[in-house]
Amino acid sequence: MSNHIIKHNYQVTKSDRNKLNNHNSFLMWFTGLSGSGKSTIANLVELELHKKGIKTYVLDGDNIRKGINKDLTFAPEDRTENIRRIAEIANLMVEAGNVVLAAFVSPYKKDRENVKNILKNSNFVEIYVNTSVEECEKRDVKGLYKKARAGEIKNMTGISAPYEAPENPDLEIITENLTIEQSVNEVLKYIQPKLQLKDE
Ligand SMILES: Nc1ncnc2c1ncn2[C@@H]1O[C@H](COP(=O)(O)OS(=O)(=O)O)[C@@H](OP(=O)(O)O)[C@H]1O
Ligand SMILES: Nc1ncnc2c1ncn2[C@@H]1O[C@H](COP(=O)(O)OP(=O)(O)O)[C@@H](O)[C@H]1O
Repeated sequence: MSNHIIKHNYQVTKSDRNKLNNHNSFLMWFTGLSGSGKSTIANLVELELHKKGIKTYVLDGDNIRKGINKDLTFAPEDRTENIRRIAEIANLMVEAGNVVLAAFVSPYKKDRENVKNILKNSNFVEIYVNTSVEECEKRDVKGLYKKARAGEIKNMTGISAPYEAPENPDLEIITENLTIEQSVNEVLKYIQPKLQLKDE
């Protein structure tokens, strides 16, 4: 069937939308364990960008796993499908001119590679929020680690399911060495040049 779908070329392109907004659009992908700091950092980075008039949107478990992906579990194949759908949504939002911040555990390397391919490389920044499982368990923001230790949650990343750390992330934030403000500033500093439109 899909062989018969012919792509229509619309006249307003991503580049036109970016010119109108006066900034580039791309995806920041935050990966790390539950409690590592993905949502905290994404939220504050978005706030700073928003204050500067940049069009932003955060994708996270609240708007994805409770909505479009509410049919998916934490089994490996469902996590893969979770990440694939999020990447497709993020790609549309980037095409529409937004700076998208996605905060998902995304524990499998091949799934994150797939995101990169869907976004066509240059529109993708991989940010590894590196916090040890010991520290995440100490924070236990949502009480999930306690439940996992008690056997009430199966497939808990870092406890009973794997986390494949990125080997070559664009940016690595080691939160145990930083304050929240420092973590946010590292991200803002890294993405600043990517926001600028290139002169023609
Ligand atoms: N088994 C298991 N493993 C990991 N995380 C779990 C699990 N069960 C529920 N949660 C909660 O769901 C959030 C992770 O969802 P994600 O969509 O980011 O996961 S994944 O990317 O598909 O692996 C994650 O959110 P964050 O804490 O914000 O990372 C958890 O709150
Ligand atoms: N440098 C840091 N960067 C981000 N979060 C930090 C940092 N130091 C401590 N934290 C704390 O860690 C917790 C991270 O929780 P959260 O952002 O919900 O993680 P995640 O979205 O990865 O599950 C928060 O309570 C936050 O205050």
